[in-house]
Amino acid sequence: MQKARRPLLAANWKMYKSVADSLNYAEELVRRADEWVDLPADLLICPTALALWAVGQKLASYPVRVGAQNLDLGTEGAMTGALSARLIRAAGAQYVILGHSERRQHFGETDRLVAEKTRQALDEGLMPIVCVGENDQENQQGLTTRVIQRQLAPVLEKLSPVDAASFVVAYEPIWAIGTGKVPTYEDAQRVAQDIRQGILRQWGEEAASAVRVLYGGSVSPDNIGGFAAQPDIDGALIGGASLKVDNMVRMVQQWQEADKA
Ligand SMILES: O=C[C@H](O)COP(=O)(O)O
Repeated sequence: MQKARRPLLAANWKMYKSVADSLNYAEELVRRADEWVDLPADLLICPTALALWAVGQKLASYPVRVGAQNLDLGTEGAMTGALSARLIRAAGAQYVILGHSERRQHFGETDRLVAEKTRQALDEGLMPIVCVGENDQENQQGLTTRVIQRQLAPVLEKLSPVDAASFVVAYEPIWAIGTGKVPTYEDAQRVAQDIRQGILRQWGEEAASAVRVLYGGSVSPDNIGGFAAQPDIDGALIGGASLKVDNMVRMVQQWQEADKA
């Protein structure tokens, strides 16, 4: 059954690829355009901030968006090293990943800060992809829903139903990131459904059904079809496997195959 929401397949390159390597990737993707260009999915590349503009330029005439992996609060000013939503937007990004567990863990980002950033992204015309998910211990203790509700509550407080179509949530169980482990497709679906139900309780059905919910964590060409077949999973946030063009092309194709089945 094809879903009403347009799938979003997002590559998060994290701290990988020089500007030159990023451009080589973009060129190869363009060379292979006939393999993916007509597939009905939004393709998103989130390179390092250094490569964002150049990759966006290279892909400008193709249906691929570019996004940032983070933003800093503020618009402009004396903030050494910071990158605001406004600057990121002006560099050609349409999306920004926020609250990734690596930002929460290594940079001390709190639920409140992620909520502030999400609001700012939307105000500056960027679509936020807000990452949520439990760690291994929380998973073992059956706390997944509670953790995600805690992470999302301040975000939803700052947003309103009019933001729904521009708001993306990525469910990324921390124990699945970069480990090769994945939840069962049914478990991932259950969590995605829970996320949508939580939004529905606050914003009502129409808005909740417009929000895209992605799955992330060890997604690969071999398992992506199983996630695509789930009714509440609208795409994937892909780390390691997205670093190779061939994988990316295969994943877009697999998604489409499973989605229309
Ligand atoms: O943002 C992407 C996620 O952290 C998943 O990374 P991974 O696909 O390497 O497990």
